[in-house]
Amino acid sequence: MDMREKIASAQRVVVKIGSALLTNDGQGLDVGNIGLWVAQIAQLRAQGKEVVLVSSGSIAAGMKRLGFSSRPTQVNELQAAAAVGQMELVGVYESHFEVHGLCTAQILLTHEDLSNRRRYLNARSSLRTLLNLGVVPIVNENDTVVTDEIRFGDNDTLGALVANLVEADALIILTDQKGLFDKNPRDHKDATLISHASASDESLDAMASGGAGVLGTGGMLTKVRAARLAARSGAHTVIASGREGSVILRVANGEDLGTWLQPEHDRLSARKQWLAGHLKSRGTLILDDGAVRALRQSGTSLLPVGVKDAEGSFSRGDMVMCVDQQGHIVARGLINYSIAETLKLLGKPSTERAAILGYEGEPELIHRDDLVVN
Ligand SMILES: Nc1ncnc2c1ncn2[C@@H]1O[C@H](COP(=O)(O)OP(=O)(O)O)[C@@H](O)[C@H]1O
Ligand SMILES: N[C@@H](CCC(=O)OP(=O)(O)O)C(=O)O
Repeated sequence: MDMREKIASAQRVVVKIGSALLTNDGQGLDVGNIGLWVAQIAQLRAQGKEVVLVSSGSIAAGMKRLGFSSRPTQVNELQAAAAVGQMELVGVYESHFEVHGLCTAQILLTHEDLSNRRRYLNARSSLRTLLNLGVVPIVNENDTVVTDEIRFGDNDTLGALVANLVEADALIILTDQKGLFDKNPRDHKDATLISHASASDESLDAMASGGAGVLGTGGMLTKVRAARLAARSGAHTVIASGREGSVILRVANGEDLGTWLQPEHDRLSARKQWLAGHLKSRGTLILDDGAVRALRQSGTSLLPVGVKDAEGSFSRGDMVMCVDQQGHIVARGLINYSIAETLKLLGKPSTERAAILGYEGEPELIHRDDLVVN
């Protein structure tokens, strides 16, 4: 399969839109362009693709509304601008998506939400649920509460981490240049566009430098590094100009636009590597024959009803082994419940989990996206 075709076959896409596109040099949000991007995302939804939007612009919008003529340097003023601007940003997106009959959801994340395993799983579960409900999640850094120590620092990085979180097939980074050039095109008229490269190609870093935007924090270097981060979970990245006509649709449908940075492994093998190589098993589930068949033949999630026993000492999010009744390894995966909760759920239908646990957790013990079947 041609690599661009791999992007066209992407079922789950993260689109990141930077400040350089969303604002008219600090004159507030460019609402017209937002409507164009929203219409394209709505068409991707209509094609059956799931889309998570990572959007900058809150600080820029807040600066305009608060009358700041330049980007504040005081953290508290930056946070105030972000808080005020985020209201306008999500309001503009919500009203434009509503025209297409789509709901949006605001997701504000800090670095801790993704570095703490339990919070990571909660964020992932929320995003999965929203996507399953046909909602378009709109993600930004929670600038109002972060400090320099715990910032993502830029939304390119956040976009890549969200691509890891939702196991996206592709990350599309829209900026104010046609893509990555071999040197900054603002400073070099002879700069040449890089059509495609491996995300792991370290020579790209020397080509990229910081952003020109007064308001943005990313620059091209963070976009190259974000592609490398996204590739960790097998996502392809395309850096393209948000001003190119129908750019989101054209890139998502495999057209040769912008700079395409390819992962070394596709999503499934990246997950196998990560699950198999990076996590120590904390317990064992003994599956009945029906569950073994379901995992092996249908690639389903593992439900409590198919598990006969559980051993070990594990918490939500830990890696556990799944074995058949003869002790042969069938699969390994990240479990949604602790050993204590799992023992309560064993053999029970998922519909009884709220009554058993006292809260409505995930219906599956291990989601299929977190399973690697041997
Ligand atoms: N090699 C390069 N190729 C393209 N753009 C580059 C390169 N090096 C630096 N840049 C600069 O990076 C800018 C895009 O980064 P940034 O301003 O942070 O955009 P965004 O707000 O979309 O994140 C471009 O406008 C350009 O000036
Ligand atoms: N959370 C900030 C993100 C700033 C940022 O990363 O900007 P950019 O590098 O232009 O994507 C905002 O909304 O302004």
